[in-house]
Amino acid sequence: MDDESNPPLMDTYKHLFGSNPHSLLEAAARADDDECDLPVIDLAVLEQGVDGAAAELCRAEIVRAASEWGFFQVINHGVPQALLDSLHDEQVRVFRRPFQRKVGQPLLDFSPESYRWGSPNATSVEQLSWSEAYHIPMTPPSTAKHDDQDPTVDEDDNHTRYVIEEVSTAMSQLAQQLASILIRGLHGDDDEIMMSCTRSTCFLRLNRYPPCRGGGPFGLCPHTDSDFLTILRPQDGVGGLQLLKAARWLTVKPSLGALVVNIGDLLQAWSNDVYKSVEHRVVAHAARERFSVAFFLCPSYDTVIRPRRRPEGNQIDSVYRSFTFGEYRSQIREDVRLTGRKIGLPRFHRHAPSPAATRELQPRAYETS
Ligand SMILES: O=C(O)CCC(=O)C(=O)O
Ligand SMILES: [Fe+2]
Repeated sequence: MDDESNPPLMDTYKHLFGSNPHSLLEAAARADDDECDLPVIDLAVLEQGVDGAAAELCRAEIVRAASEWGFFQVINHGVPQALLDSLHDEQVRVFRRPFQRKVGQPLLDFSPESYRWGSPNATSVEQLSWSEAYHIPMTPPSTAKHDDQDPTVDEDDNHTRYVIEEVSTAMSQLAQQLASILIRGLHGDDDEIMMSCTRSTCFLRLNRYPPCRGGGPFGLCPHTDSDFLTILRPQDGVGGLQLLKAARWLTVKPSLGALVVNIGDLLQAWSNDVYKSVEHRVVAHAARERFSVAFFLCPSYDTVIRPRRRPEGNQIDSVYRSFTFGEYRSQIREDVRLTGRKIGLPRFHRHAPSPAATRELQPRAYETS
């Protein structure tokens, strides 16, 4: 990657690096010793559409992994490997463009804000994400430009758009299928929630983590995802994704061809903490750049997240109060504005004091998604 392409991360955030810029990475590198093997779930039996004991077992495994880990890997997931490889090629190509072009000229017909780099609100190196990303809304296919006759649309762009659409569609189907299994797994009704997640409410994020010579910041700060669930394609072979389990950061061992699934805040709220939205982060690599793709299953802003009632015992009270997704997002924005951090679900505990009285609530993670 030549320098013209890289965002000016060091020049912009030099002031955040104190006298010991390497301390963070050293701490993160220690977590490298604790690699974890995430559960790997083979979805072939579901893909075949055969319902029986094997499919039942597979669904139970998904429910168990979401409860015990909040993170798991899936193989035979139905997203074609060739398509994922094509997206990787497209991703490399668009991130190779000069930085000035990435800032000044939107990718395809997405809004200029879809390109992001660094962490504009960071006041310390711990809040800095050493990365750049495209946040890509899933547009209805009818509004996308495919016009072969339009001279402003070049062939490369059409191919990029085609690949993004195909991957989004395939990942969206997978995300819906998994969310539906998880909701039904707790005897919930998946109709309302599934109907609220449409093409225009979900999005895809293309991440690039430049190497950070000498180490220092995170590629992506610790955070939880604010959606129902996320499908992640981490770059095989580079690694760097870590998750928090029992107060320890564990490095996810990259597994060839697998997709990583993680539970977001909304499923944790709906399930009253049965499913875990786990904090995760990416450690910047000292020598190698890394790419990843994340698909976020999000509902429309007016969707009400109504935590399911717990059937066990006499306890019918839910952990969280009902809230709309719009309310959730605006509370996060407000907390980030006031404290620099996302507080997230603790704000929505049924008995949580009002936001004005909870300034002391421990920030849980940075807002990234
Ligand atoms: O790049 C990764 O492996 C993680 C990305 C992630 O957590 C996110 O985009 O929310
Ligand atoms: Fe994430």
